[in-house]
Amino acid sequence: MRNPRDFGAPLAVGAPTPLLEIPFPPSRMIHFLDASNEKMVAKVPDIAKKTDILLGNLEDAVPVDRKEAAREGLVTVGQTYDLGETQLWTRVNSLDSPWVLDDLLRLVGAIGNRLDVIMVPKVEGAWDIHYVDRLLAQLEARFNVERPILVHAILETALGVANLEEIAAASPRMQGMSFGPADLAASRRMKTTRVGGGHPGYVSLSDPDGDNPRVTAQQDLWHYSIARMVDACAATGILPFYGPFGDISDDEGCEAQFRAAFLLGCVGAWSLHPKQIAIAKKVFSPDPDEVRFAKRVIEAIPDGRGVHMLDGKMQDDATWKQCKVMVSLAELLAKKDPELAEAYGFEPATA
Ligand SMILES: CC(=O)SCCNC(=O)CCNC(=O)[C@H](O)C(C)(C)COP(=O)(O)OP(=O)(O)OC[C@H]1O[C@@H](n2cnc3c(N)ncnc32)[C@H](O)[C@@H]1OP(=O)(O)O
Ligand SMILES: CC(=O)C(=O)O
Ligand SMILES: [Mg+2]
Repeated sequence: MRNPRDFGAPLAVGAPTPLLEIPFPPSRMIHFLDASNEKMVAKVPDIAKKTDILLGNLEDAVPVDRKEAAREGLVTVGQTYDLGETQLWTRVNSLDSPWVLDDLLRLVGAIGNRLDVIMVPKVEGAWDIHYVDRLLAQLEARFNVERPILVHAILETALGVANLEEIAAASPRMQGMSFGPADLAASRRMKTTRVGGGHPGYVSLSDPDGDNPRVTAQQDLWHYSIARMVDACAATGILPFYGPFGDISDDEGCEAQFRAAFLLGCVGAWSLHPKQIAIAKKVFSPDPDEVRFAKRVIEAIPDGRGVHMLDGKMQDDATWKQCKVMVSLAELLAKKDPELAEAYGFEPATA
């Protein structure tokens, strides 16, 4: 076990001091693109205005013969495009792959001061984070990176899920986690070929009732693991995200999957196609009616103490905190988006 008093100290001489509090800018969607694809790169200026996070993907979905082009394309994006307040992330190749060492060396060397977060796939335990943590500190020192590059783990193997609490607490560099339903399904030998979402076979069935048809209701395959991820992240002050929804043609299914994650505590989800950005924005920006109600609760209980009634509903210290979660997120997003500020009823000065 690492001495907790060393947690705030750099892991290499000359590396920047670790952050003890993880920044939480708007993070509703992580938009994936392959920077070796010229059509996708051409859309960067437009997409950067719409997405909270832009991610250059180097891992799965990038063909082997385009791995280097995707890496170099991301370097070009980082060096040439002004992304405004949009964060720039990457997903590097997995730690057992032949590409990851060059991914880290090249990206930290070329755009280390532009990269906010490095997403590490297929993290299985704290040991994977410790390896990346020390290597990044050495590279930050070598390339004069001024602020620590944060690390985001994808939870996509059975062992990763078994170890998720240790992963979340492995390093002050840990920024968050994403849920990876495709690799996770394969790792667990689940019998689904979908990327996220439900399955018509995973149902509960009502009891026999004479000749009446029995009713089925589809259940959520992912609830248990996403809830565990949310707990591990909240317990360590880092941010949980839902991952991809692979049926690009099913906007409704995508919205339902994102909404289930939002309600459970996730701050955002991945967008694989430009049209999923708007779905994530809609879902991960709190509903204006809920925000207005939460504001009324906070106004009615200025000190956050005691018991009160509002619209027939009991309010107390705990519900006040629930409302603070809703209003704080709304305030954060309203600063970026004047339309949301208006919908939430904030004064223009707040926006
Ligand atoms: C399980 C996992 O690991 S998930 C993460 C890995 N997967 C990914 O990153 C996939 C990223 N997304 C994609 O590759 C693509 O969106 C696909 C393959 C899913 C669909 O691509 P297409 O069939 O080309 O979609 P479509 O025809 O609707 O595209 C419309 C336009 O948007 C562009 N586009 C599609 N996806 C993206 C994207 N993610 N970012 C930017 N532009 C995009 C297309 O290039 C096309 O451009 P054009 O109008 O100039 O020709
Ligand atoms: C997110 C991801 O990589 C997966 O579902 O496998
Ligand atoms: Mg995966």
